Amino acid sequence: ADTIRFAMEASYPPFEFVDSSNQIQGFDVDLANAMCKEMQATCTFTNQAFDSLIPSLKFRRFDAVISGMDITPEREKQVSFTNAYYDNSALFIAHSGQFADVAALKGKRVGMQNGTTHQKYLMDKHPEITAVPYDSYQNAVLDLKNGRLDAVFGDTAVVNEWLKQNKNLAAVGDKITDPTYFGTGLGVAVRQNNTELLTKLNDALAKVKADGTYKTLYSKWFQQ
Ligand SMILES: NC(=[NH2+])NCCC[C@H](N)C(=O)O
Repeated sequence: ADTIRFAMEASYPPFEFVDSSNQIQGFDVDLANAMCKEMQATCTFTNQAFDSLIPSLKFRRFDAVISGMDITPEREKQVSFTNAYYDNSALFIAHSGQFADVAALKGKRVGMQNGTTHQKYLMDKHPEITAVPYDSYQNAVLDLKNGRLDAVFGDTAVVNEWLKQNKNLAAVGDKITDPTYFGTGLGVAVRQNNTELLTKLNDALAKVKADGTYKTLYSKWFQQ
């Protein structure tokens, strides 16, 4: 059987994270495994820096990236994406009651992960905010909690997870869905000439959606 090597940056629950027994877990892992089952392939998962995922994919260190990654026009110049597997939006969080809206973040330090769509959006659309890049969202949230950051900017589903765990944090402003920056949903990335794998993944995704597996996984990881 084929082996499909997936890569991700696993500090991003519920999409991907490393559990207490050092295993990579999450919605993306379960979804990839479900697609691999359809394709009768063996899947492997590698955890590495988010901003190195696309370069390493192009360099053939693995075959696909599944990492809560937005399908954006800019990334599509470098890689090909499957059909979207999740509808996405972005959200700022801070200590409850500290900032009324995004305008109040002017001159404040806002953390996000290096190489993400959140970073690009902040730098382009909010030059008045100090964007502080992190290797992982986990470290950004730590710095928010210990006061080294004023806010963190990330994907709504992920940010909601932190809000659940930290009752003194809250959303600032509304969800942001700007397709130029946050694309048309999350997708699996493959190399541009790898149409064979792209087709297989799209077929597998369609099957996993049609047979109810997707729905089961969705409610496993995104229940409110
Ligand atoms: N596994 C991760 N750390 N993912 C970060 C993804 C952030 C954002 N959705 C992007 O595509 O840029």
